[in-house]
Amino acid sequence: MPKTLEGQITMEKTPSYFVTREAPARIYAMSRDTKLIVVVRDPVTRAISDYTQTLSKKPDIPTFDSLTFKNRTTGLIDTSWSAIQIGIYAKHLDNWLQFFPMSQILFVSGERLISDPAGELGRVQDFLGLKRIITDKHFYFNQTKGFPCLKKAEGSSKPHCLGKTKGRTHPNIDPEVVQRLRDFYRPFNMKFYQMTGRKFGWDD
Ligand SMILES: Nc1ncnc2c1ncn2[C@@H]1O[C@H](COP(=O)(O)OS(=O)(=O)O)[C@@H](OP(=O)(O)O)[C@H]1O
Repeated sequence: MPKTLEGQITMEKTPSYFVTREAPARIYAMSRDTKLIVVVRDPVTRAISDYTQTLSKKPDIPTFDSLTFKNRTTGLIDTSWSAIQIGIYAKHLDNWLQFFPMSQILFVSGERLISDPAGELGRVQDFLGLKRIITDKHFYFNQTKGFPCLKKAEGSSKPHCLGKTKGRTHPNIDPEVVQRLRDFYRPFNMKFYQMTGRKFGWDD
């Protein structure tokens, strides 16, 4: 980590930290005051998004359905598949709570980040003790991209959307498989809502 001067915040982003067993102890040993921000979305959509990303790199992988189930007839889910495993947020959070209090962890709703980016970023700025500099004035909804984009990118006067690897079209998944996954995640989601004190609305 670079040295942080007075008035600066050093930030680092790695998607796999949240689900890496050793990460909390190692970050705690580096700085126990670290603030942690995690973006979470509906674990079923997350699994499909994860699969879509892998498929874009390796078009020959098996179907989503065949990777989801250990046994399709009994409906037994393969929880060792990383796309499924990562969405068991309550379990991963338990691991972090062995080292950090909830007050040092902010969960950002991936769904709200799309429907209300300024609102969600308002929470991030408050959590970091920053003035609310980023507001709804900074965003516009880009119809072509289908997502909010920045009116002006940093250091530029041009609008900026995230790249082609963000916001890919997902393949259609058998609704029965989706339902089975919803049932699988529901108890973990409930536990997660309880732990974070926020209802993310994935099971409504
Ligand atoms: N503004 C905006 N523009 C485009 N995409 C947006 C935006 N806000 C959130 N998202 C969602 O971000 C998802 C990709 O982020 P990831 O967390 O998968 O990225 S990372 O590769 O792990 O860094 C990506 O998931 P997919 O839709 O499955 O591609 C988007 O739904």
